[in-house]
Amino acid sequence: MSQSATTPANVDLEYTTSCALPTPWAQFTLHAFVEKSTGKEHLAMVLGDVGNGEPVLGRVHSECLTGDVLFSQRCDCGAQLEGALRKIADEGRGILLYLRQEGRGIGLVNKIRAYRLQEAGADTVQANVQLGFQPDQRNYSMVQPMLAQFGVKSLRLMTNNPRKIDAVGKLGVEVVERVPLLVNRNAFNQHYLDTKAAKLGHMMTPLTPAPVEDGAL
Ligand SMILES: Nc1nc2c(ncn2[C@@H]2O[C@H](COP(=O)(O)OP(=O)(O)OP(=O)(O)O)[C@@H](O)[C@H]2O)c(=O)[nH]1
Ligand SMILES: [Zn+2]
Repeated sequence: MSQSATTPANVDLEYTTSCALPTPWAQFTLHAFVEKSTGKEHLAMVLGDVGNGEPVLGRVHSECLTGDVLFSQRCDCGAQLEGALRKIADEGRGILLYLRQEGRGIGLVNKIRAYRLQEAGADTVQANVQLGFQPDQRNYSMVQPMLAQFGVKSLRLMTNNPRKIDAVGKLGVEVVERVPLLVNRNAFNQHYLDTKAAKLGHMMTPLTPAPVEDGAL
């Protein structure tokens, strides 16, 4: 496995370099890729021997500057990012792809415009449409070549998004298991999460219902 050559499966994506990335949960290796046609810099955080042929615990995370960096409670992204890194650290092996698809592909400023429309009553899907975008403009074409760089062919994918599972599968990456990532439902994001479930198909129900405690009803 070469980590210095241009990734052959996608001529638009170039592998560049890597460094150690200590986090509160584990020391990952951070790898940088550049999408040549757009200049977007996509990242992979890798822990352990992910190229040994066994399915890999993985997260394909879409950039959310407001949630991942600025602690926004309007969405669940920051908590999902942390939750995924914790799970990978617990297993000692896994990969997180950090894709620069801010605002489901519409960009940061347009996402802020969409939030403003949501404050005026639109839901997350209606706001995108009012701005002239699709509800979800992401493409995942970089996922397979990024995984191929590390010899990853199959994933245990941490997601609640069935369209993401479908998109990754269509790229030729086998998703052998979906690992739910249900975190940080709160008063600010519950309408957003309910809209994702109702209109975008997100699976927001835990696979195993929590036991009802005696007297809870
Ligand atoms: N346009 C728009 N983008 C949003 C909004 N809220 C979050 N995002 C973006 O949505 C992306 C995350 O998408 P989600 O639907 O939360 O999650 P997902 O990645 O599809 O699915 P999971 O794997 O289950 O997390 C990030 O790029 C966020 O910036 C919003 O109201 N409008
Ligand atoms: Zn978010």
